[in-house]
Order: sequence, then C-alpha cells, then structure tokens
Amino acid sequence: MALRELKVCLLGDTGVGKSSIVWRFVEDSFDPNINPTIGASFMTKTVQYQNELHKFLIWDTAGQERFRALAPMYYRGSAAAIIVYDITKEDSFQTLKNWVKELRQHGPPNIVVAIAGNKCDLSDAREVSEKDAKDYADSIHAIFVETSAKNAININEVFIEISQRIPVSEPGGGAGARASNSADSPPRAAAPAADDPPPKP
Ligand SMILES: Nc1nc2c(ncn2[C@@H]2O[C@H](COP(=O)(O)OP(=O)(O)OP(=O)(O)O)[C@@H](O)[C@H]2O)c(=O)[nH]1
Repeated sequence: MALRELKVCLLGDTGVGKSSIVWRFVEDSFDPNINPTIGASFMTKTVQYQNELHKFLIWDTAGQERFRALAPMYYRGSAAAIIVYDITKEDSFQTLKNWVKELRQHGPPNIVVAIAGNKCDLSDAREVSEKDAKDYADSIHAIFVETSAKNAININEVFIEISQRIPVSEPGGGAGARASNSADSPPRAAAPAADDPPPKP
C-alpha cells in the first residue's frame, strides 16, 4: 500500500486548543488540564484512507507570544497549516488573520491552509459567527471547519480534508515515504530530532 508523508503545523493564539486537537487526533483523548506548549511539540499519526496510508508529521507550535518567532521553523517545511481560533474569543480570530498574512508573506507558496474554529461545544459563549469565519476562509481559499477537541467533532475530518488537498508532488506531501518510522506516538514534548527536524533558523 502506498504511504504518503504529510507535514502539518498548527498555528494560533495560546489557549485556543491546538495541542488538544492534536492529542484528540493522535491519542483520541482529551485533557482539560493540558499544559501550554513550550516551543513546539511533534507527533505522528498514520491513518488509512482510500487504499493509501497517510502519515501525518505534526508540529504543534506554542501560541504564547514569547514563542512566536519560532513558528517559521515549523511552517516553512510544512505542506499544510491548521490555523486554530477559539469560537468564544474574538481576539483569537484576529490573531488567526495575522497568521494568514504571515504565511502568505513568508510561508511556502502552495501551503494548504485549514481554519479550525475550536471549542464549538461552547456555542453558548460564542463570539465569532460561523458564517463570518466561513466567508473569511472562502475569501482566502482555505478549508474551514468548526471543531471540538473535547467532544471529538471534526478532528479526523480536518486532517483527511487536508490530505486530499495536498498535491502528491508537493514537498512535505509526497508519496514514496521512507519505510523506517519512529514510534507512531512519541511523547507530547518529543524533541524536534524525533523525525524530520525543521531547518535551522
Ligand atoms: N470546552 C473545550 N475546551 C477545550 C477544547 N480544546 C481545548 N480546550 C481547553 O482549552 C485549554 C487550552 O488548550 P490547549 O490545547 O493547551 O491550547 P493550545 O492552543 O495548545 O495552547 P498553547 O500551547 O499555549 O499554544 C485547555 O484547558 C483545554 O482543555 C474544546 O474543544 N472544548
């Protein structure tokens, strides 16, 4: 069976739920007391989809302002970026727009962008309308989903949709990947050397 390796990074404000989305996707679990990410963390997950194995190499970046300068190390080598905001925090949607601008200016030219409005289980506290976010995503030709890492809504779907958009020939999205794999789910704060380290700044 063909194996595709797909490099994906997650970007977005602190606390929007990037690590929780990755944790739900990779481990199918949710931790309400999860710690903020320091620097970045790396995980992999392989899923079978339509007679192909898709190995996602996932860089989960830290949203805290003090780590912002590190992000280019992770998005530069990525075939796709999931930019996350929190539907209960308008500010986080503005931060998302800044990430889109930065990716447009400094990211790989053909990077696939997915916008995830996370914490959709908290719709009573909603500050960002689904329509506004969808209209914005359409205007930049991005994938759009509302997700809940807590309730496992649209988490697998966003990864599969990304894999369908990444051309096979794209760096970080190609077929014919190496056969030697590290364990599929290294610890949350695995060192960047675990697999495919990002280029030095
Ligand atoms: N209700 C709800 N809470 C969530 C959801 N996803 C994450 N959280 C909570 O939001 C808080 C922040 O989650 P994280 O996954 O650490 O957020 P992050 O974006 O990775 O934050 P940084 O690592 O600082 O960038 C935690 O208390 C999570 O339990 C969700 O879908 N619903």
